[in-house]
Parts: sequence; structure tokens; C-alpha cells
Amino acid sequence: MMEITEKYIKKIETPVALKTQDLAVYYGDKKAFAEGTIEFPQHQITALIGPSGCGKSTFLRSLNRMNDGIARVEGQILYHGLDINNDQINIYELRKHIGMVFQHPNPFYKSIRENITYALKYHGVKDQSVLDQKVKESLQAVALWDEVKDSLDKNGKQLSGGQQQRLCIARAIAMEPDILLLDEPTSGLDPVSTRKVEDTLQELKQKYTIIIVTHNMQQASRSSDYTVFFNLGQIVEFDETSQIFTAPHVQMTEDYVSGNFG
Ligand SMILES: Nc1ncnc2c1ncn2[C@@H]1O[C@H](COP(=O)(O)OP(=O)(O)OP(=O)(O)O)[C@@H](O)[C@H]1O
Repeated sequence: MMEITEKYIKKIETPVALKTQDLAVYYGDKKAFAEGTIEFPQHQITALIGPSGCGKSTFLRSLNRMNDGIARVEGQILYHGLDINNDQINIYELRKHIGMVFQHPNPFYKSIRENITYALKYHGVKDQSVLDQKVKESLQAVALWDEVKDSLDKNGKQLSGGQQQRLCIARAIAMEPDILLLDEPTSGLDPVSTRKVEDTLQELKQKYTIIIVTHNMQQASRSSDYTVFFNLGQIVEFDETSQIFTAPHVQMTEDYVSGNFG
């Protein structure tokens, strides 16, 4: 792996929701991500950007142990001071705190209502009025309630792509995670649905810390507070989004965000 010599990692002043310390990820012998030390600010949206194959998804998936059994993850992932990259951690519990939404909407082949209640029931919530309230709150939080409130028994797969993705976000937040990880959540959506998901994220950051992988530079610049630029499996720069897109410290970042890369 080529060493990148010029890097800039801003030290943040705000409370930290999650920190990685010397995180490295290997697929077999191949190092896909190296020595990432970074602090994610609480109740902010952080965008992960960089060229294809630079390790964004690998890094993101490590944060809630989605790489278990696929890759070897070294280093620490500190969540409230606890290293969650550790065999003793119950990953099902962990994922209640750090939820994930994937690139392609993947609602369960179940009703809209059951998409929201499935994990809650699994974790022991039985009271129907509590479940009903959760369905309503979660769908309201992603601005989907008004569109589906009269068809909660319809199969989630019958919704439009944009609605399905908002249902998946609602499903993730029904568990009230602290942190929401999103891997290119709008890449398959039209501009109107994309905007709705982005608006949803702006609302959600009041309560959640959001980390989002995106290829869409406009999306990163208009919806995130902080941006991490990755290249060649390393973190090159981390700063406030406004800084990254107007006056980054590292030339490689400047070249990438201005489209003069490669
Ligand atoms: N399951 C896997 N097994 C082996 N190698 C993998 C696996 N997943 C990813 N890689 C490799 O790790 C490197 C980083 O991939 P990753 O998907 O994290 O990049 P990315 O920045 O998210 O790319 P993209 O923007 O195209 O989604 C690439 O070289 C990729 O081929």
C-alpha cells in the first residue's frame, strides 16, 4: 500500500460519538484500509468520500462489525470509551446502538408495519400500543407516515425505491440507535427521492450521529457537517465540510473535490 505523506485530521472540539484508533482492515493478506484514527462528532453528519475502491465501505462496515467473518479488523473502535472491536462484545446488542442502512433498499418481505416492529418484537417488546406508537413515530421521523398511514399492511417491497429506502431508515431508527451508518443510501434513487432522504437525515441528526458514504459531491457538500476524504485505503483529510470543499489543507483532497483527480 502506497504511503500517503500529506494528511490533515482536524481535532474536533465537540463531543465525540465514536472514535477509531489505528484501524486497519485486511481481506486475507491484502490490506484494504490502514491506520485510521478519527473522531466522529456527536449529532452531526459526517460524509465519507473518495474514489471507488479506496476503502470507504470497508471502513464503514467495520464500525458495527459487519466485516466479521469477511475481513480481519485490527485496532480499536471506541464507543463511549469501550473498544467494540473485541470478541467479548455481543454484536446484536451493539447493532441496537449502531444501526446500518445499505445502498440498495432491502425491506423485509413483510408489511410496512412488520418491517418496523420485527426487531422490536425480537428484542422482547410485546405491548401492541407501544409497537403501534413506534411504527407511527419511526415513519413520521422519515416523513413517510403521511404517505403510508392508510396502507401499513401493504408489503414493504411494494413501495417505490425512495419510499423503501426511507422505510429502511425508519426500521433502523425504530431501535433508537445512537449512531446511524449509511452506505450510499441514495445511489439508486431519483433526485426527488434523494432530496427527501437528505431532508430526513437533517431532521434525524438532532437525535442521532450520522456517518454516510456518498459518491455524490453535491450531497456531501449540502448535507454533511464534516467530511472525511479517503484515498488508497487511508484517511487523507478530515475537516468541516465547508473547509474540505472550499479550502482543504491537502492538495490531493483539493484535486478530488474539484474534479481534477487521476
Ligand atoms: N469482501 C471482499 N473481499 C476481498 N476484497 C474486498 C472485499 N470487499 C472489498 N474488497 C476490496 O477492498 C478494497 C476497498 O473496497 P471498498 O468496497 O471498501 O471501497 P469503496 O471505497 O467503498 O468503493 P466504492 O466506492 O466503489 O464502493 C477494494 O480493493 C476492494 O476490491
